[in-house]
Order: sequence, then structure tokens, then C-alpha cells
Amino acid sequence: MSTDTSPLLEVDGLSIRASLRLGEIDLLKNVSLSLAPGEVIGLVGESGSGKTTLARAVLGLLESNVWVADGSIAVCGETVSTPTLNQTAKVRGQQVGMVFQDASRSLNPLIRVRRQLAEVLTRHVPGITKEQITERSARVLERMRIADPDRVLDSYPHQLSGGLRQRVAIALAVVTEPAVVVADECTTALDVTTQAEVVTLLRGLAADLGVGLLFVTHDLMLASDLCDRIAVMYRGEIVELGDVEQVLKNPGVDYTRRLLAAVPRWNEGVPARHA
Ligand SMILES: Nc1ncnc2c1ncn2[C@@H]1O[C@H](COP(=O)(O)OP(=O)(O)OP(=O)(O)O)[C@@H](O)[C@H]1O
Repeated sequence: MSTDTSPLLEVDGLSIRASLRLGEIDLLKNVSLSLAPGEVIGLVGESGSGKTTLARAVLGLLESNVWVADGSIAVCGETVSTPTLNQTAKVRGQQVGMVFQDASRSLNPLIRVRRQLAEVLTRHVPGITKEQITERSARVLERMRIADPDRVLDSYPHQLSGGLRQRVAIALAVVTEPAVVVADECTTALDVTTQAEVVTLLRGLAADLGVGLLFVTHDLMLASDLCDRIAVMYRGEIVELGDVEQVLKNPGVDYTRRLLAAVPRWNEGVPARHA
């Protein structure tokens, strides 16, 4: 793991606007955060607070009526997005990987896993050889703790269980060894056991490989388990950003207190990892 701690992702004063039939609205207002190597930041907040908009901006996947109005996004020290610059496609897939809620958004149902991994590698790693593709594909499945990699490589997505499909989706996101992974509600559709497995895998990517992870979730319990820091979003702004323990045990703003109060199990005590 690299000892360099300069930020992998730096979002600085980002404002995002959308045009609607009746005029323009702010989706994000003056959002700033930076993600260090090996760090996991959880983006939490109620529905509509702007979590996905921020994730999509980092990925350069804003919809056509949405644009960067102010501020900047830099990946590994290189500015990739400002109101007048959009270089996000250059880093997406290569330096920034993405995992969505629904594995089927990441996976092509008509292509076997082996070829999907090969296609991603061929697209993003210039000059990669067949042997290197085979070696990297096997390595990433091993990292995803997939016990029978040959069967999985030879399968179409529908032949795999939901949990396995999501692990393959993560494998596709990280096979190019990106510096940053953006995961948007990527565990929501999974049962609790599979969710825990995926969280362990994601934590391993950060701890072992130094990947920076931006983890979008509704689930404060999950965020408390996985994240080092938490950014609380409300109406397009980050209203609180701090170490997970500080934010959860000693929230600085009323909105975070209300979010915590809405989690039934929270009242039974802060989860063990932060007790
Ligand atoms: N293309 C768009 N045009 C207009 N408004 C949009 C567009 N995309 C998102 N919005 C609005 O921006 C706000 C933030 O949405 P966003 O999806 O980022 O929130 P979220 O916190 O991710 O919510 P959820 O948890 O429900 O996914 C919402 O009010 C949403 O309706």
C-alpha cells in the first residue's frame, strides 16, 4: 500500500444545477470533501438530499439537464471537472470504478463474466496481454473471495446468485485497479448476510490496496460499520463531515440527531465497533 496520503479525490466548492421546465434549481451547493488513500467516506442523508448527484458528478454521469455550476473535482491530483471542463470520462473505469445498487446495471446479461472482465481490461489498460488479462481476472475473483472462479468466469450473470453477481460487479469495478471506487447503495438489494460479506470485501479494498471508497447509503448502521468518516447531506449540502465516531456519538447538527433518532436500533446503543 502506498504511503502517499495526498487526496485521491478532492471535491472543492462543488455546486450542481439542473434545468427544469419551470426554471433552474440547485441540486448541490458548495460541497467539499477529500478522500485519502485507504479511506472510506460514507455519504448519508435522506432521500433527495443529493447523495447520488454527488456520486454521479464524480463519475461524470450527470444527466443532460444537469451541470457543474461552480467548483471542481480532482482525481489523483488532476482536475477533471469544472464548469468549463469535463474530463471525467478519461478517469472513469480506469482511476475511478463504480458499483451500483443493482448489479444488472454493471453487468451485461448477454456476455459471460470472463469476457466482461477482459473487455474492461482491454478498454482501460493499453497494451495489456492475454496472459495478463487471465492473471488479473483470476486475481480479482480471488480478492472477491469467489471460491469457484472458473465456474463464475464461464457463467452468464443470470446463472449466478444475487450476492455473487454483486461481487462480480465489484470485481468489474476494481479489476483495473482504480484509485477511487464510488459505490451507490450497492448493498441495498442484498440480504443481511450477503451485505456483511460485501462490506468486508469493500473494507479489504481500502485497507489492503489503499483504494479510496465513497460509499453512498441510506443505512447509518452500515455506514457506521464500514466508514472512517461520514458526510451528512441535507438539501444539496454537506451539513456535517467528521470521523464516524464523532458524528455518530456526538452529532454536531440537529439534522444528524434527527437522522440517528429515526434508526430504531440506534436507541439500543451505538454499534459495538464505536461503543
Ligand atoms: N436530472 C435531474 N433533473 C432535475 N432534478 C433532479 C435530477 N436528478 C436529481 N434531481 C433532484 O435532485 C435532488 C437530489 O437527488 P439525488 O438522487 O441526488 O438524492 P439522493 O440523496 O441520492 O436520494 P435517494 O437516497 O433517494 O437516492 C432530488 O430532489 C432529485 O429530485
